[in-house]
Amino acid sequence: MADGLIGLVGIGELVTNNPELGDGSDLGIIANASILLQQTSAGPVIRYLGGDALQVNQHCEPIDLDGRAVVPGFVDSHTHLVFDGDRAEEFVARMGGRPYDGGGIATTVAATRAASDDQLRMLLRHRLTEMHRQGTTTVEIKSGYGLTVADEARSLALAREFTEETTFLGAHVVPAEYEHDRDGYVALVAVEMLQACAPYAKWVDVFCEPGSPHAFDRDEARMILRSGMSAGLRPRLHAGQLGPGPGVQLAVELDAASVDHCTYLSDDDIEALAASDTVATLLPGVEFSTRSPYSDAARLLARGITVALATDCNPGTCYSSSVGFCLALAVRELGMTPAQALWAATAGAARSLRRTDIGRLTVGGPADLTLIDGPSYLHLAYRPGVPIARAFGPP
Ligand SMILES: N=CN[C@@H](CCC(=O)O)C(=O)O
Ligand SMILES: [Zn+2]
Repeated sequence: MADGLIGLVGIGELVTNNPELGDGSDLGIIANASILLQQTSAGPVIRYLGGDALQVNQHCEPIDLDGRAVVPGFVDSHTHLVFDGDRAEEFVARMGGRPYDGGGIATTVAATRAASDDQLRMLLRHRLTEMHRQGTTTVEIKSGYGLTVADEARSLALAREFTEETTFLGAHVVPAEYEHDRDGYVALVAVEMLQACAPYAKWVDVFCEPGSPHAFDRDEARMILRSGMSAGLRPRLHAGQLGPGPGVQLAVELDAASVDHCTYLSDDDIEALAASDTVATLLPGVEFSTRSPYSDAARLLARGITVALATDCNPGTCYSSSVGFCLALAVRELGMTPAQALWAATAGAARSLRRTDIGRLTVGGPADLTLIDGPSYLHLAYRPGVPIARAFGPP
């Protein structure tokens, strides 16, 4: 028996997201599967996956999953986890009919600025553990609740302690102290703040909603994204959350990896996305928690556009860390099949981060697994609100 080998047998249904395997569908499902993992200094790696339990049994005393399903770890490609404070009252007001306009972000900015590094680190760790317990193995984290040079840089430095997928979102909203000097704030974000944040960030993002007094218009967004790209960051964008606007076209123009929300899309937006490599990331938890109309995933999928699903976990528009909940919403409300929803929350979300090493299971690749306490991935949508998904291994 070799050291560091772990076997899983009795997997009722193994989703690989490799169409060359198993049933030949996009999910590449292998029935009655086994997996052999090896611990390495870079984390556990898959040495075997397939239908031959002997390939595992001969190397170790395996764990029998007794017919449970295994899927690739969920990739939560859109979160705002660096924050302190609570906005439950705002949620109650929205359930009572008050529309979301981004104004509540200021409340979180005040609480986050007042928090110590240790407090923010503790909150981050707690939220990431909560996600791991619900099947998420990769998390993107944005700044955006600091909105000063120092507070944005520390938000990203803290996020970087937990993930390489960090996003500079100094252009989340114009903070109160710049209310009468938008141009001054845009210039601050594009130069000094960017310089301080770039060492800790992989991505640059802007909340582009020309209809909102708090967010940024096309020209402001383009300028900030271009500055970020010159500093070596890669672009992604919040757009189409509150109404139709230029954000999707801008994302495509800049070859952004992803444009997120996409609740409101014009026909031209759809055509632009269809001709691009930009992923449309849908965030149905936001629409649930803001009582907004749901995005139309079926319309995007019909044009061959790559769709990702993520939580957008944040204290304002969706304080849910559950990808499983988003999957259930996507099936119930967005017109996705359970297979499309799972693919979008794994392989699709990986593509929105321009990653090919996660979101699928392959020999030689990371053992990035989520166990389902049920016989099929279908149970993710079929059993909404039930915590049946759990990431394999320690957080
Ligand atoms: N829209 C902008 N940012 C977040 C909401 C942040 C907040 O309201 O605190 C979002 O993605 O929905
Ligand atoms: Zn967001």
